[in-house]
Amino acid sequence: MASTQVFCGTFIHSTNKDPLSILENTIIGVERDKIIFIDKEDKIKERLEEYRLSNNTVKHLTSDQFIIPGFVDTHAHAPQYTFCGKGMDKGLLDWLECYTFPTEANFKDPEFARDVYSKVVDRFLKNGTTTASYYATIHKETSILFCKIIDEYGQRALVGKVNVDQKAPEYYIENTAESVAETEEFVKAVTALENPLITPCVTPRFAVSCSEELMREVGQIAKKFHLPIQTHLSECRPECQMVKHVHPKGLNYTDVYNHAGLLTKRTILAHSIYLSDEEIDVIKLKGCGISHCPNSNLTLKSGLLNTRTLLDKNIKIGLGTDIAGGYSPSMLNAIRQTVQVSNTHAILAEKDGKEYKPLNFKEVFRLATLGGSQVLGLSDVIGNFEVGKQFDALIIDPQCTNSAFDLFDSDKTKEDILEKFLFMGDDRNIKSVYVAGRCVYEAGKRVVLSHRDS
Ligand SMILES: O=c1[nH]c(=O)c2nc[nH]c2[nH]1
Ligand SMILES: [Zn+2]
Repeated sequence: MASTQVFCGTFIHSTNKDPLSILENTIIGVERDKIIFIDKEDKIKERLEEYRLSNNTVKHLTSDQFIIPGFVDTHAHAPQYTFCGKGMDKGLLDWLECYTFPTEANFKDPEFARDVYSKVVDRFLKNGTTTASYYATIHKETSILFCKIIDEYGQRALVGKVNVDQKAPEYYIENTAESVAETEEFVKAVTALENPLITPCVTPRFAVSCSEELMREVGQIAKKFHLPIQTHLSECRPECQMVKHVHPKGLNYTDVYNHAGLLTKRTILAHSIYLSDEEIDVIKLKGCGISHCPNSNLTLKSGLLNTRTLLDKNIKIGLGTDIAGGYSPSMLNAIRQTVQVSNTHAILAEKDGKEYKPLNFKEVFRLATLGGSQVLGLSDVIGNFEVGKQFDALIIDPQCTNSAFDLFDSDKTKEDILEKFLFMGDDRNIKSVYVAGRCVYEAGKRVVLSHRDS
């Protein structure tokens, strides 16, 4: 990879102020992994001279193409990819027993794990997910293998070895002390890979399948190594009932995690649908982020997250595919379903004679990029285009061969075209995928990287 690259054309991204900022006739300079300048195209000569760059370093987009930040999937179960698109006939607790635990148990086998994990990372990158927060399984060795595969493909990721020490079948349960010890060993092994793109993430599965002791102990590991934590919270009503039964001392579901020391600025709470105002206040106070997984919430018939209420309270929100509770690995699908769930809230509110402002596509685009980076504690590093941030980006080609959608004369603005891409586009329209300045996918094909050549 050339150490400095310049991209010239249209860039579309979100900022905290503006969900959709369109920079036309713009140049962005990238040195190694980082953005070093953003300027108007008419300043290209001066910028090339300033950095002693030749015209060959400039990649000119066509007039239809544009660059957006890479998508951030804040919640995905990599091993469940094997049954993604199947087994959608049950609610969460039966679904775990019937499909999920038996499948995840197979990841004891490294050959099986290598095959599935390679396919997951390949599929996610092809779909423009430059950063994902993954759950692996309870198996330490294949969870480490998963990180090595992510390293080979060049994706940015948080990865958790899952903790489960109760309320799970005999064949998929851990001894508490072993689960804790293996979590620390996993953290050390991932750290030893010395890949700054891969962060180990403490991952107690959910309050049902973790004892208080286990949650407290892994919370201490997160504290000791300054790590993010991910878990599930308040996903469906039967699960909330079960948590009351399993952890009767907790004031509520959120309190169970708070009591165990699991709520930090770097905690990612998936789902979080059935929260009381008090619970939302605690989440806000602790600075945790919420991963909204609309496909999974509808597929497992869990519920409808009220994103507007949470955004109004300034809670950090990102989107998750939650494969395989969700059936699509594409963040475009997560964007669409977020809009539809928000519209559903508006329909239900109208029926009750209330006003509700559903999220528009610009706000949801922000959740899929900048919002996700905030939830994962990476907003200083990725999420949009700012000098000093790393260049995680997608070149979108609306007119590619066999495009998933058509453009007409009435599609006049870049905003029109982005909207069409978000609702109708697919991986065919994602021409190139960059992670930390490296092109890892080109025209739907993996770019095989010489080991961390940046
Ligand atoms: O959607 C979900 N998928 C899971 O694998 C899981 N485990 C606990 N709770 C969960 N929810
Ligand atoms: Zn999940």
